Amino acid sequence: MTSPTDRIRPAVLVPRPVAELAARFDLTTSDPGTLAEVQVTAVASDNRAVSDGDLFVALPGARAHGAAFAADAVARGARAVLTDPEGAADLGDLSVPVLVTDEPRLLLGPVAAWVHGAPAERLTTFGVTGTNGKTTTTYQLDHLLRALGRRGGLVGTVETRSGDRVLPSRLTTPEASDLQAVLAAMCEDGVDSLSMEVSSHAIAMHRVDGVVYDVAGFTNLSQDHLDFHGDLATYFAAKAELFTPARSRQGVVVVDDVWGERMAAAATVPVQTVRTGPAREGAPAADWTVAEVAPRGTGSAFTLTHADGRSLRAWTSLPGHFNVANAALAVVMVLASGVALDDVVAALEAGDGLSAQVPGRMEVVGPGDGTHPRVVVDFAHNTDALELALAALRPTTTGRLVVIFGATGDRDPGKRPLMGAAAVAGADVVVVTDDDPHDEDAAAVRAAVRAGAEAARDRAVAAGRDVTVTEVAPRAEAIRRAVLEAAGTDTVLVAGRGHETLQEVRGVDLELDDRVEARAALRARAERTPTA
Ligand SMILES: CC(=O)N[C@H]1[C@@H](OP(=O)(O)OP(=O)(O)OC[C@H]2O[C@@H](n3ccc(=O)[nH]c3=O)[C@H](O)[C@@H]2O)O[C@H](CO)[C@@H](O)[C@@H]1O[C@H](C)C(=O)N[C@@H](C)C(=O)N[C@H](CCC(=O)O)C(=O)O
Ligand SMILES: Nc1ncnc2c1ncn2[C@@H]1O[C@H](COP(=O)(O)OP(=O)(O)OP(=O)(O)O)[C@@H](O)[C@H]1O
Repeated sequence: MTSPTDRIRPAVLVPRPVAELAARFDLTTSDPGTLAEVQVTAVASDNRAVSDGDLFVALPGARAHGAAFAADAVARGARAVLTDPEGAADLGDLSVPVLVTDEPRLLLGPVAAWVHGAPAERLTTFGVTGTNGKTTTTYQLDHLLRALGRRGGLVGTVETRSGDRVLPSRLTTPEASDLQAVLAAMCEDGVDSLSMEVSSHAIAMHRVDGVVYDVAGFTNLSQDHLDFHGDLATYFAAKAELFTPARSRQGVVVVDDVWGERMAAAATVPVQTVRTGPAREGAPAADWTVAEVAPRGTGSAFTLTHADGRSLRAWTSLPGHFNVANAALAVVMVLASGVALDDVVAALEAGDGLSAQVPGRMEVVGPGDGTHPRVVVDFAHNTDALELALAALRPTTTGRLVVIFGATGDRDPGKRPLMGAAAVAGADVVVVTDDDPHDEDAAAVRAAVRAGAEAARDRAVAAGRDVTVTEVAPRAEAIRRAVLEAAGTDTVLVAGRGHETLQEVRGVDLELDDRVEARAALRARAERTPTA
């Protein structure tokens, strides 16, 4: 998380005439004479991020209309304002040209791309969408591209990276104007390949307009974000847009779930499919299949084979079958971009496969040594991810599997009891705590999760399983207690917040990093019982 004003922007800016902008994008202005001589060098849609020389685009939103901030934007140096008729009516006298279009959000990306000289076209661009696995796959892509000698740039939930410039993220996919500035900065920093997460929100809100990805990737789809999209079909449709010529040149789709099969069928760009498990009866054959999955270090190795017989062996240090799927997707996306198979094989050797370090994704905070438990922090924050994270840890857990997690306030309440039930299905000790309560009563969110967990526990106990469910808040205390109480052979999974370092409670950001809390608890334990 970072301040609303932090941005990565190019250092060298090229002035663009506003008159040309108006003509190119068919913008109206009440006084065309005012456009002569005015130039802009960058684009901002948040007044707090405006720099001298910017075009300020005042967008209508759910909470505000950007027009309310236009006067401040001009005071900060905006040279012109672009808005809709409603915004224009509210601007008053700004002393800079005002350009008007009916839906400025549709132009934000293309205008910013034009101002920055179409930076996406100067990069090889990889965009990954899907409910789970976007961050992991982009880190694996970036890892492989670097092993190939490329200079990688990264945009996603954890951070944005351009050369030596690194900025923690506020959004998974930045606002369109910020994205184009980052891409321009990447060109300046010598980056040649972009690995980027594309959220469904971003597609629906036109944040990636202005980019046509060389290769788009799809991981999977399961219930999430229904507060925004309404239903799964709409959520799917938002993601499916990425696989159309307006947004990508070709796609790679994991067809392990039925949504992947639908995505491959719906795509209107050429698509290669990847299957990592057994095929559903009646499912079409996949182009690439994963076989011979075997444990390797903390993760897995696997063979990836094309229907035409081409084949390679790859591996990742990240545990769980889902990370095999992410890794296979990354490899096929790189191959799809035109890299020869032999070069990929050599890069896998040189770079230790796809063993990227992904902050807060299956991050092992304490390895476990028989005296102290293994402690893993993972970002699993929906039902599917929670189930899979637990399943990934079960085979290597000799004692009990403990999970600490909560659900987010103000978001998708339908998934709370389902997450509770998933935790009971996968773990032996379930500790329900807080995630980000936002503006909701944290105790009520916990109660909804616990209700699902307790109902599942009653069924599990009746069936002869030994499962406990407790509720402990605040989260730091839940982590501390679970780590202190675990046996040395147990695994403790702290799920849901991954790399996040701030917990939002009623508009206040509290410092909370699961990894820091888990390490502190492990230290307290070690002081109490030193390792033999
Ligand atoms: C639902 C959603 O995505 N909303 C985003 C949207 O809000 P909005 O259109 O309602 O805008 P608004 O807040 O009413 O503001 C209107 C305009 O005034 C501007 N403004 C606003 C306040 C101010 O002080 N100054 C100012 O200039 C805003 O920049 C905006 O252009 O545009 C805003 C500006 O870019 C975003 O901050 C906001 O993201 C909100 C905060 C958000 O939480 N989004 C999440 C749900 C999201 O997008 N998540 C996905 C990932 C999901 C996942 O896979 O986990 C993501 O890509 O991050
Ligand atoms: N391919 C996958 N299928 C299912 N679950 C996965 C997959 N990859 C990762 N996960 C789980 O989902 C969690 C989030 O993974 P990751 O951050 O890579 O996904 P994401 O799509 O970027 O999520 P978000 O957009 O919410 O950040 C991981 O911590 C892991 O538990």
